[in-house]
Amino acid sequence: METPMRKRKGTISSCNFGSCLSDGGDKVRRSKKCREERSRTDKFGSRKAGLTSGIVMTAPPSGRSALDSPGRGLKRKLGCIEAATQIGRRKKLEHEYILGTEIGQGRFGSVRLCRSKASGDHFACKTLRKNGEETVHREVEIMQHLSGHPNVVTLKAVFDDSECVHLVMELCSGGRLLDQMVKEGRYSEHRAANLLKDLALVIKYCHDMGVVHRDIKPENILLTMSGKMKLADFGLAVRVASGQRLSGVAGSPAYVAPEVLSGHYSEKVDIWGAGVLLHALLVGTLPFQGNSREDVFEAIKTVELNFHNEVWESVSVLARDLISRMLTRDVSSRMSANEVLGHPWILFYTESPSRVMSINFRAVRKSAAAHRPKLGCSSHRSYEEQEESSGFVDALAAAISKVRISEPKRTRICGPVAQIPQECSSNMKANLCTAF
Ligand SMILES: Nc1ncnc2c1ncn2[C@@H]1O[C@H](COP(=O)(O)OP(=O)(O)OP(=O)(O)O)[C@@H](O)[C@H]1O
Repeated sequence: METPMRKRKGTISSCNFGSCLSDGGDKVRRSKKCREERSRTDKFGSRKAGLTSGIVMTAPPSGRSALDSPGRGLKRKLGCIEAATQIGRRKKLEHEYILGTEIGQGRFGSVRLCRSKASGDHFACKTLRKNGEETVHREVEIMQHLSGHPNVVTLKAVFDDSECVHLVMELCSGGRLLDQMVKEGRYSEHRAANLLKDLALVIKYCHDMGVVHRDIKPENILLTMSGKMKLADFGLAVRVASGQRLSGVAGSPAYVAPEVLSGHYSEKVDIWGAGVLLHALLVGTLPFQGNSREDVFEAIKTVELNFHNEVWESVSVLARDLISRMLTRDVSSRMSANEVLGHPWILFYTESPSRVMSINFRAVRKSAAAHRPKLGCSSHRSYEEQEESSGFVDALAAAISKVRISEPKRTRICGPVAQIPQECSSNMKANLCTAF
């Protein structure tokens, strides 16, 4: 099942840091009414003012969930939702919650702190204007469908009034991953691997549940007070049947997979987005950059990543190998979420040594050799690096036995990125700003 593509236009803004790791703002989903609302908000100093940009294209849902048929009212749709989410049909939001300050501003609504009158617990309330399109309904339905996974922002209640839909969600008071990346700079491999593992787990869960997120990026990854990651913003997510292909351009420019730009795509677009994020975590820059949206798209379609320049020196060969397999344009050889979870780099940093020892390293080595052209295709060192890559896996196996005795050796073996000195992070910001 495929869907037509609709287009709308916006304006390209100059880059500031927040928008560099972020999308540059391109996503599209809601109606003219919402755009007017947004421009009103931006005029009055929205946090995101100046971040929206460019020609925006939208992809309506391809999945035909029972809830997607046009002409059905939201209340009826919400009535289809089972499980624990409370649907406020008669009660008003204000009857049950006290709304507080604004904690986030999205392009399609605002997010405010709120407190339950009954329990005193705090939540986040996202208010979306109704606009006659299916997108609001879809976001509610998909969030409810996915709620319950530890790495998905839980939807607690939905209130529906004449103008808006209010989503009461668990509060992620640790803020956005994007802001943490800006503040803290490049991540150590240990930290990046643990984050990526959680992300891959939640992407796998989405895909197993028949949902493609389509907007994986650090702005949409929120953190709890204790630092646990939660995938948020399912405004571009769609439900798909097994094997179904999607069409229509949707996403955020810097994170968009090449096949999205050329037509038909699948759930693998989420792996590409996660690969872009991993690149940014480990190197501090986006892999595909440009001075305009078109330049970025061109880079996404054509640029060969060079894993041998100096920014990669402190990054292990295994981490580079994983990124290259997530950012391969050949969709059939791009890893699935499950394969990402089984990659030796993830296992090494996130699993117990005994689990890692059970991996068949010979098989992994064979598979690495089969992918020889992948890593460093633009460098004369590529062959040597590949040898190093496969050899590294064996060395890893041998080293892990020592890890059992002495945990710190683990970090030395993989050559994690050292803590970035403060002065470097400002350079990193400058680099990031060349993207969008
Ligand atoms: N559950 C939450 N807890 C804390 N803050 C949140 C929560 N949900 C959203 N926010 C804040 O509100 C912002 C906007 O939320 P969200 O991305 O869901 O809205 P949106 O309208 O879809 O935005 P976008 O323009 O990025 O598409 C987030 O970036 C985050 O800062």
